[in-house]
Amino acid sequence: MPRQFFVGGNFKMNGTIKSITDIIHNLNQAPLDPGTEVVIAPPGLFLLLVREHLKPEIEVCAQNVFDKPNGAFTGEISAEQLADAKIGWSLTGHSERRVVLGESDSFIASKTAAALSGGLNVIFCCGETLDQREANETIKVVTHQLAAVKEKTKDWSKIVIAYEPVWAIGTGKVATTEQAQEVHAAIRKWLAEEVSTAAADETRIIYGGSVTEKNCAELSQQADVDGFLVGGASLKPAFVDIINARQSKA
Ligand SMILES: O=C(CO)COP(=O)(O)O
Repeated sequence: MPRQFFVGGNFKMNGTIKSITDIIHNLNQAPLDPGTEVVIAPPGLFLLLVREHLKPEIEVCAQNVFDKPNGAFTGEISAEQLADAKIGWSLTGHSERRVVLGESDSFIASKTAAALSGGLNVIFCCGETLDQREANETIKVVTHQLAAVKEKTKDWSKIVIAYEPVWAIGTGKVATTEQAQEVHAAIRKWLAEEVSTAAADETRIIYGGSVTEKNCAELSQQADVDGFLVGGASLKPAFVDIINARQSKA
């Protein structure tokens, strides 16, 4: 079975009630490829607003989740609370949380496991810094990040893996199609060797880092690129063109 194309929009800490309402309106009106799964991750404050007004075919995703179900954890939100609010997804492992918030591989793995056992699907992000790429450590870094998740998670059927090279995020420097394909293929090989051949066949591996309506068609042609995780461009009307990129996938 071919893997369903997947496009996520990560708004990060951007947007107001007005601008997010405009995005919802645009997505509700636009003709979207029905063969593509679409997931939107607004700031936590707006999750319920988006879930209430966005058409139900588009899923809603938290940008963060804690690794405990409830309790005295000021400022945190659990998978159980998200699931109760009909938020079906969470991001984990985004490089901005790894770098700015200091989240470790093992904490991210705990959060991923807690999200899955709380009933969520997860977009797990991995990727190398520029220094690591220049030191030829890309595959080592990415598989190390994946291995931390494997220690705490057996079932990968509700995980989408987002390869997001840190040097390509918000910089306008998109990975070349060859660079993206090479790492995606390495991740698929890792899944085959470390998880199962079914996981390797079925897991969506999406690319994130300066994806726009201009570069998405070419990236989407790569055999192991199953979609995108889009930051800045997901806030713009042209996000619709990225959602529809699969229509040009041969
Ligand atoms: O971090 C990203 C998505 O999670 C990518 O961000 P940009 O598309 O703004 O580079």
